[in-house]
Amino acid sequence: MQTIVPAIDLHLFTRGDAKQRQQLASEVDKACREIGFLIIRNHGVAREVLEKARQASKAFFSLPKDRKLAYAPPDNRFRGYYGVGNTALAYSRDEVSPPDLFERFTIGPFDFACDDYHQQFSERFFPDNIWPDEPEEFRQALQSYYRSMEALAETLMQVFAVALNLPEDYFATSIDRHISAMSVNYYPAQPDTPATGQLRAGAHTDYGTLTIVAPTESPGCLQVLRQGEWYEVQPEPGCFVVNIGDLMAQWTNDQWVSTMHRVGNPPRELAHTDRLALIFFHQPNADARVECLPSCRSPDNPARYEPTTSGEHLVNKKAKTVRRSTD
Ligand SMILES: O=C(O)CCC(=O)C(=O)O
Ligand SMILES: [Fe+2]
Repeated sequence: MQTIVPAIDLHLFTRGDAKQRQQLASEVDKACREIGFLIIRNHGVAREVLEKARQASKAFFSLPKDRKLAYAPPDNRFRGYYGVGNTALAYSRDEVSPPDLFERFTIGPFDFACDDYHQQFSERFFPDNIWPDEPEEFRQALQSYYRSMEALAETLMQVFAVALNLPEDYFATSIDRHISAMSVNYYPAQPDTPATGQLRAGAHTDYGTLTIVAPTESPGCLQVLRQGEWYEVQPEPGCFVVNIGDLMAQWTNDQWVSTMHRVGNPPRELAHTDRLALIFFHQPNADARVECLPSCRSPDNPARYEPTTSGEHLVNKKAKTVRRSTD
């Protein structure tokens, strides 16, 4: 499998002059039209923040199963621990498939204002996080990482606005009270051969605006679908993989693509290797209206999607991916 995901240098936007910023935005526009995936270099996220989140996550997933299950959500809130067997990402496409071979720990917004907006949406989009007592540093490490991802997503949304010939702050008021989730996916070693059609993560598209992934390098990695072929995305050390989700495709009237992806199994001779990915699913404010951008439609190319809100869209998609709440 060859790789086909272009890499971009975010410094050109954050530190560059007007010409460099425009050049970067054009590269992003091209990548989002063609493949919907990017590798981000010079992203400005401190290496230490990433490493601490990784280490704390590894320590959590190496706990015995019954201790991890103590942090499974008591309801359908999409927070806390989900064991192998709970999720099949392909369900979101109404596919029937065996469960995915990963465990997941998910967090959402925290320390937000106690205002009308957050109260109105508290049950659906701002439920309490579930924090393990062990390892001790887990909560702090994941919260710091979440904050870094929020900042990076904000910068990327500015790049997106420029790439779409919009004012740089075009999306600002749609994402300032966002409902993004962050998951750590742990893909264990596979001593037993997976069932037919069973993958580390089944083929799916992501739901939101953009997803920022920090995967460990390993066999059994992320793959993207282009023109009927699967291509591997091997991460560059210290860089992030970013992909466009369905909401960005809707906003741009499918000019930008929300590309199908999956995580493959390692070859049997490397089945003893595991994989860990930190994944930030950026999702605009619950009440943010998502409607075809004026620059993406014309009389010949009318809007393909009904306007929606970020919250409605998320609820509709998410309901499909989980089978049961405990293992
Ligand atoms: O583990 C990865 O690299 C990506 C997983 C993924 O696509 C997802 O959880 O949506
Ligand atoms: Fe995904």
